[in-house]
Amino acid sequence: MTKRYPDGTVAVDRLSLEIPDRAITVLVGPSGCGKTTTLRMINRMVEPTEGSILLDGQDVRRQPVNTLRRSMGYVIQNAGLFQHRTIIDNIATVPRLLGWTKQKARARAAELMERVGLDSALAKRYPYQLSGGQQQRVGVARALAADPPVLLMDEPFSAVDPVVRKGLQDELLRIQDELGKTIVFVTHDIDEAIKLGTKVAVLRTGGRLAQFAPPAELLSAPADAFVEDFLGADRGIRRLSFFPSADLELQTAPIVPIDADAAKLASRATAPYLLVTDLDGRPLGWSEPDRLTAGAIDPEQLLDFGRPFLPGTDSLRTALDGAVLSPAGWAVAVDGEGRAVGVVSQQVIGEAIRAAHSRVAEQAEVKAGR
Ligand SMILES: Nc1ncnc2c1ncn2[C@@H]1O[C@H](COP(=O)(O)OP(=O)(O)OP(=O)(O)O)[C@@H](O)[C@H]1O
Repeated sequence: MTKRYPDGTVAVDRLSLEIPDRAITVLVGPSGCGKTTTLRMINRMVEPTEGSILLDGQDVRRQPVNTLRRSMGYVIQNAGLFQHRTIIDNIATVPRLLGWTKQKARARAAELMERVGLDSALAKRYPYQLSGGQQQRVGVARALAADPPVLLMDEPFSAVDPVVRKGLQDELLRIQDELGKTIVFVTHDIDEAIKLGTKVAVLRTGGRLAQFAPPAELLSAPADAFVEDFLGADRGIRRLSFFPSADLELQTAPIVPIDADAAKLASRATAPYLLVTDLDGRPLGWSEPDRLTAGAIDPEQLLDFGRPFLPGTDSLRTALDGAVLSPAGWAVAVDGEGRAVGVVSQQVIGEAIRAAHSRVAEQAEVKAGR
């Protein structure tokens, strides 16, 4: 579709997208590239100049606009709450419009407050009595109240600080896991797009589509210099977030408990570094073997063990981060209880990265039919 505003501005130019069902599609791009216009054409707050939007094969213009909008939750920056209504009544707005009784609408609103992580004690407050992050949660709850299949979100988390923002993003992913809505999410923040999107549409100024792909593919194969530039400088490192750490070959020989005897220490003396653990197996720090004396290991003398990773849960990026942070250059793998299960060198992580890259390249070739 195309949108030309009456003053001649072409906000969206021949954009064609197939938005996947029950997934998060992110529209991202620089300011003024037509993200909001695109989103608003979906619920007909803006009418396209040319083209059409099909929802489950049906042109959205065939439906009365009110019916259409009630089937689509809409969340905006600063939440856009009704200031003179309590939190519970804000959330109950659409169910009430749909003719639910006050009691039923409020019961639904209370259930949603819990779902989005809002304390029920906030129900009787007014929006100005809530923090920015809490207000955004109310905005999400209100959009979900009538259980619409589609959720449109326009920079919903842009007005809050980075810590609150991360919490809201995690919450959205959790809710999406449970509810499986078809979400279209607008942001100008590429990191947010990569974290949340099942697919990401990168738009360029003038409302043209630069690339539409899953985040891992954007990072590994940006379509052109504009997309590459928009993705930022540390694209290679960020890409590692999509590679699992499960296949890393871990070594256990360099791990010794703090009460290791002389024979044990001597048997491990060829390792460049040893990881000393407490008696429960939790890492304490690294040391070169010849600096350790049996029966007299001082935890204060050990080198920092960086940030450990959980194989199978964490990505290669986390594992590499652990190795880079540790002065020994080795990353520590732990289990769910924080006990060391193995160690791995930067070199081995490097080899795993190369192997992962060639797997992706092979898959891309298969996909391209070569
Ligand atoms: N009502 C309007 N009349 C004329 N031009 C408009 C109108 N609304 C938006 N535009 C223009 O259309 C272009 C796209 O705007 P839009 O708000 O869709 O971009 P955006 O990508 O959401 O931007 P931002 O990230 O800054 O919110 C811009 O050049 C904007 O100035």
